[in-house]
Amino acid sequence: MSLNTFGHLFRVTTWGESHGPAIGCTVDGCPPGIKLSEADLQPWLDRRKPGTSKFTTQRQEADQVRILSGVFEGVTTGTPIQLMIENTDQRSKDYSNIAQAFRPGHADITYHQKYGVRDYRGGGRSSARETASRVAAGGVARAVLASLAPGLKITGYMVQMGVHAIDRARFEAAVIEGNPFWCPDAAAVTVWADYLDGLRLAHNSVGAVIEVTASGVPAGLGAPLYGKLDSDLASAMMSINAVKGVEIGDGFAAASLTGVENADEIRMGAAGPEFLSNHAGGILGGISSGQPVVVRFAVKPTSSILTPRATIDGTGAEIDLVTKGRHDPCVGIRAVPVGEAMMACVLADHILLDRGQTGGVRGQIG
Ligand SMILES: Cc1cc2nc3c(=O)[nH]c(=O)nc-3n(C[C@H](O)[C@H](O)[C@H](O)COP(=O)(O)O)c2cc1C
Repeated sequence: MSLNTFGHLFRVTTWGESHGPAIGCTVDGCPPGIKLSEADLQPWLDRRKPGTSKFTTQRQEADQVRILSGVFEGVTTGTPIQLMIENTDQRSKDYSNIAQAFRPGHADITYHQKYGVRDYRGGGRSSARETASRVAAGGVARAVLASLAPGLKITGYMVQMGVHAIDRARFEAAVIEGNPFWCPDAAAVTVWADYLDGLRLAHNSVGAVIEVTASGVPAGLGAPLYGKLDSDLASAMMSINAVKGVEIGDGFAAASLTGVENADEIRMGAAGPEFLSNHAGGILGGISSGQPVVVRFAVKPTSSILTPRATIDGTGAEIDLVTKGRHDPCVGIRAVPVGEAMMACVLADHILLDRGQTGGVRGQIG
């Protein structure tokens, strides 16, 4: 298996399995002289780590990140940054009943068909434990962004759990950090809590839609065709476990708009061009417009549930399987910090690409 790297100039290679001694990543291409310490990275990992509420898996991982290379006297050196997170709460016995079976909704069957070898302990490499490494890399990307695009702010939140969407009229950014769902609508929090409790007790699970926005993104990031900012963002979000759909701006809803409704009109403001709406999600022709970049992704329901599901084992025998162990009843919750991290990595990558090609010089208007 060789495809473990993403990014053009800001390149992240992740490694490790969920039930091995540790996981981690190598971040290559980070410019020198960026202030960075473990204390800068840890708060982002703490947002993703399991066991923070009854609505996430009860696996208890400290998710302490260590910087092994690429930083000297508090600043990056321009050499590869090696990040390591030890696995401290593996319980391989939780997985003994699935060693010979293919869990429905998981990668077990496709892994077996492709590689013929499978680490059944928690899905091995396909386990979403890998996303902790992405969040650590996202912390490095945020340090790059703080230095090269001060004022850029990334915010992730859940806009739908199962059939229950937020009411956009009640959107309050200040509410997001104060509830276990990263939900911006205080009224939806109560509905979601009851709904998820009911599903959990019924040995079931549910999907979600996450939105990640980045404000303060400079105009000019991306390229017209094969390095589109939107295609790189879509690829990054789609690579997160359990993601089944990605939208930029109005996304699929744009198909039911008319041209009059959809194209964002432009006026000249005091500080330059101003758009009167943001259906495009901050990207035109693959290049950022200076408007907030808006990405949404759909996360499927957790496949590991205590309700028996029909499947087969390695001999082809038909069985009913209950997936025990500790699982997220709505994986969308913990996908929020992961989506933010992927946004940070893609934007850091594109800022470096843009500096390489244009040196940050912009066409003038007015
Ligand atoms: C943060 C996060 C946590 C996850 N936790 C679980 C879990 O506890 N149980 C589960 O069945 N799937 C979980 N998943 C989803 C699986 O990893 C994923 O469905 C599986 O690897 C198959 O990949 P696919 O859904 O992308 O096809 C999680 C995903 C994310 C992003």
